[in-house]
Amino acid sequence: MIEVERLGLIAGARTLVDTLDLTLLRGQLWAVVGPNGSGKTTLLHTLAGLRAPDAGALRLGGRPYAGWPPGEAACLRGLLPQAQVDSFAASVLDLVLIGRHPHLARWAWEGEDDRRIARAALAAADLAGFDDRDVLTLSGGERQRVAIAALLAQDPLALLMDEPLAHLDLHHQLLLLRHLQALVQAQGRLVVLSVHDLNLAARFATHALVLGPRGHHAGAVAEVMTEPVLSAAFGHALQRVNLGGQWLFVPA
Ligand SMILES: Nc1ncnc2c1ncn2[C@@H]1O[C@H](COP(=O)(O)OP(=O)(O)OP(=O)(O)O)[C@@H](O)[C@H]1O
Repeated sequence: MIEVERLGLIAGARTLVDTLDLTLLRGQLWAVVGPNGSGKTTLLHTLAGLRAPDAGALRLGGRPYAGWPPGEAACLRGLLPQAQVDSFAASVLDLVLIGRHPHLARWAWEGEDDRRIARAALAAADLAGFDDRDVLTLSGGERQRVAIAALLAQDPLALLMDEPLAHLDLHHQLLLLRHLQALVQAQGRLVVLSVHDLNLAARFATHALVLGPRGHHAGAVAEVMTEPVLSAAFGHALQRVNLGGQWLFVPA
């Protein structure tokens, strides 16, 4: 679905990522973990085609972004950005319907099908009944769930999500992760999300990319989310313990 070859990412004078090779396939849920400033957002924006790689090659569905009309690319991949800034009043349903635009013919208005898909996305984000609420009146967690619903309504094959768990309470974190897991397992979607909670990452992801000051590690969760790799990436000793079949990471 998304391939990167010898990818390099540079911010200012710092090299964030050097010679990264990745093949992200449908049916996989990738967690991108690493300390603040390690390049998670920069990488997600690059995977989404919003930023050109500083080195190496990137392909979506076998083609570079330049080879995709924007509308077609938007049906293949969607991005949940980290921060939602609202300058104007708008209803929750109208905001989520923006996710349907790549699916509309030119100049067409949203139809009943689009509204049904948008309402289903709101229900998946536990926002049923919020259609007419003004986004400016929402709490931080509710606003984050509206943005998630807009991405679900966009319905791309690859969902790229920058800290989707931010602002969500524990119940809604688990609800979202289970929903994403179902999209991956039942529909063969690809999900790539950045996350700070190592325990939830280890529990729900199939694969992990660990970014750290001494380079990156990518692969199946059990191979990559190890004590030495994570301790080196975060500069803090971590112990991995198994509790009832689940891996938990405990800082020393
Ligand atoms: N234009 C720029 N000039 C210099 N440095 C930049 C620029 N843009 C981003 N950076 C730096 O690049 C680094 C990576 O930023 P990025 O947002 O990708 O990190 P992150 O891993 O998502 O961090 P966080 O966990 O804090 O969200 C940061 O140190 C940031 O300050």
